[in-house]
Amino acid sequence: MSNDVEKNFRFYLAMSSRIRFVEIADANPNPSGSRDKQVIDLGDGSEVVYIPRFISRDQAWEWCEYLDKEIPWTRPSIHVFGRSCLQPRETCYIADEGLAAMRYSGYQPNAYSWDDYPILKDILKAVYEALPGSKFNTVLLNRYKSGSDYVAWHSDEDKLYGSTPEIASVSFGCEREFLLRKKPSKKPASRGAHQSNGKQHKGNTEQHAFVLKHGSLLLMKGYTQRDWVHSVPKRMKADSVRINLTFRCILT
Ligand SMILES: O=C(O)CCC(=O)C(=O)O
Ligand SMILES: [Fe+2]
Repeated sequence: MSNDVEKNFRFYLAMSSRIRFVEIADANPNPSGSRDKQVIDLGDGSEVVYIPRFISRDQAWEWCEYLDKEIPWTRPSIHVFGRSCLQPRETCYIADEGLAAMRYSGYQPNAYSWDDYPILKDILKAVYEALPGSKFNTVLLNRYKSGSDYVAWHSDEDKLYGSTPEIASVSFGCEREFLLRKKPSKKPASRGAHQSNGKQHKGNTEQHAFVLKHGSLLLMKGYTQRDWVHSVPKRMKADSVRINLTFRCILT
């Protein structure tokens, strides 16, 4: 990939199932300043912040190689739609002591200690520097060994995290697409509203796509988990390992 392309932040915006590709050149040529922070207002109190060059390239490779080698990755069995299957990516979970247990898709991961993997404390420190005032006490790690590993559409909505959780996602290695799609509204459109604008919104799904770069940080905040789902789809052309860390906070 050329440097010019690497310097640019890409995202797709899809409205009404039509995807528009939008490429934004560096707003700030000085990477040590804002590191090209992009704030995307999803509306109705949901927001995403993307910092493509959060960690320097060399530092990110060093951390990526450490995590790839040292983390005790497992590919657990999970339950989806009443059926048991192997999770389509590998995982590991780290949490402060004494927190309520985390569970998803019928699987309760063993919680390792931060002291077992001190580099995770260094990465968390970097997250705190970029996001002053934030607080995280767990991290879920995912390893996508190839383009056939993925995470299906879901939201990380859970009482454990409260109603407006902040989830900070740090990515290493192979660039993969991260999609966000608005959940269908639970409120039926009122007759009056329908008549006044003459439009139907059935099937109009709002969607955003980010190519999450090596060393990037993406923060989901506000009502993003309540109102949106996200996924990292299979990409057969992705031919190398990607590691993703999602820092979260379990309420105490
Ligand atoms: O790998 C990613 O970028 C997202 C992972 C994710 O959504 C999750 O673990 O809940
Ligand atoms: Fe998630």
